[in-house]
Amino acid sequence: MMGGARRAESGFEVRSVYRPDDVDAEAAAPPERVGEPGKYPFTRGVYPTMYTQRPWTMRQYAGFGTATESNARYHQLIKAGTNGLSVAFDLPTQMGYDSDEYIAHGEVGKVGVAIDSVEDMRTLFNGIPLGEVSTSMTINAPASVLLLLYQIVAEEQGVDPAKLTGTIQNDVLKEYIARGTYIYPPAHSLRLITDIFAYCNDVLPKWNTISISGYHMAEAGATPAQEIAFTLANGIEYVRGAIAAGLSVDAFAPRLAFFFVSRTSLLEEVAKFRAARRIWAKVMKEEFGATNPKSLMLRFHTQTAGVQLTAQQPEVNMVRVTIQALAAVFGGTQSLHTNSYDEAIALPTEKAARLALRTQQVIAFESDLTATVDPFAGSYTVEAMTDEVEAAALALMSKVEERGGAVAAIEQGFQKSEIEETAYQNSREIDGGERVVVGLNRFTVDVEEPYEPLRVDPTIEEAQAARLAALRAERDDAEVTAALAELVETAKGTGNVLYPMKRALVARATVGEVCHALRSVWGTYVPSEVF
Ligand SMILES: C[C@H](C(=O)O)C(=O)SCCNC(=O)CCNC(=O)[C@H](O)C(C)(C)COP(=O)(O)OP(=O)(O)OC[C@H]1O[C@@H](n2cnc3c(N)ncnc32)[C@H](O)[C@@H]1OP(=O)(O)O
Repeated sequence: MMGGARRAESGFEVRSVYRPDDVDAEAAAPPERVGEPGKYPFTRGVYPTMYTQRPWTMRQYAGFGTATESNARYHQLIKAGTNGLSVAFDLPTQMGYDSDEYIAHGEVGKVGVAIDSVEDMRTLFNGIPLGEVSTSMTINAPASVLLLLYQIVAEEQGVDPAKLTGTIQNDVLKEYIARGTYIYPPAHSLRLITDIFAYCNDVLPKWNTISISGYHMAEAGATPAQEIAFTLANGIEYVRGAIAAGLSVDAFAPRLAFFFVSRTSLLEEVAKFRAARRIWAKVMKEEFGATNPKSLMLRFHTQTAGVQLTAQQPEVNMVRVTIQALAAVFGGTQSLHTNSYDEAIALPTEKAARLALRTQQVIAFESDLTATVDPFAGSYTVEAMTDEVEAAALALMSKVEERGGAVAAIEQGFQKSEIEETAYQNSREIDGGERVVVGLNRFTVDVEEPYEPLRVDPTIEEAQAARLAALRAERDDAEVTAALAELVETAKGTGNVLYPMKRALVARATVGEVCHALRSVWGTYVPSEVF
């Protein structure tokens, strides 16, 4: 925005010059608010040495079509120098349906890979040593199912589950707010999430059990302050749920992870990341009494803001992505996905995906940003902005608390309507030209260059259905039925559902069958519309 006093995205006024007295008096006392990298309150980063020892994980989100096609893309990404995998699943998988169900029609393999059973999972990771790579899976309501399939395939490869590293998104609360792939009602979703925490603590201790996500709220229009406030409030709800179920905070909190967006408003984004770390450390220490330093560390993945990319003059997106990636790195991210410049149009082409990764590599290996930790520390501007974003986020978190916590606020439609209000304001500012989007409402060209997008093969659905028919013909149905019945009985009681679920998946029950078994006990969530 141009002219007059500038407002930050989070709403506070940005001063044209920051001076020492703009920084909160306390900020001048470093141990309490800024401190040392790797030390409470972790404002300067979670590790003492940060990127000087090891750059962030370059983790490009990818997956489309069949497991075979996605496997080929993962091999290309590894060859291009990516050092973490990130799986995108198609919508039927994310909603817990098989590819041959009526409701899946038209969506199989579209926004990610179609996974129906352990056989697809085996193909997905063919030739990838799961003991050596860390894998993130963007899966929420059926997170337990895909996690167990991953474990089963890793065990087939001879990998000890205790050594497996990776993350499941598993953040259903934000699905009710912004993303939409929920299945069960909140209470049952929280029980399943707690079961996952407990199972991972026992069996997969190096696995990050949840990726509490603000990214999708930001894509839906949330400001930076709203993004971190509602995400941290969801985090608090998960911690309360697990403690209420009898888990000790230091048993599961070290494996909670976060996921945020990074926009082109670089200074405010850096402030946002620093503020989020500080708030979380305090909450974990003061409200939940966590004592393990790892329980206090907010570790996060970042994806550059897809919502800021334009279909017009798509190459300009490379510049946006570079600025967004810089903000994430200045902000101390642990893992990063840089969007491809063509993502506003279609699934990324191979060339665009490679360029996106190259952007990270230039920052990591050609710039001097990995030479020192948190270079913005002590900047009057960034320290003052960190305080401002923190104050704005804490005010919103109090409003969530006043409504009874994240779940109660979701049921009242609070977070969703706050975000929609901001989204509406943003669109008005873009339409009115007050908010400049290069190539869209200013600096446009008369004729856009033609662009050939990547298309997903439409015959995938038939191929998946044929594979499912073959699987159902071959497997021992009695074994599957018995295992699913055991899962249903456990879901009715209080036992951990992941153990019978694993037995069903090993017997080749499908993703849809397992999710239907749980639906039969827990039902499905129907949102109450709030206007
Ligand atoms: C939009 C789209 C959609 O809607 O569909 C999506 O959602 S896409 C969403 C895609 N989501 C994702 O890709 C989420 C990715 N998330 C993650 O990778 C994780 O949750 C993460 C954020 C915690 C990052 O994990 P990571 O393994 O990559 O990185 P870490 O920071 O944990 O580092 C790996 C190991 O190296 C160690 N390590 C790293 N750096 C240092 C350092 N400087 N000094 C000492 N140790 C270090 C860590 O302690 C850790 O070991 P140790 O573990 O032993 O301590």
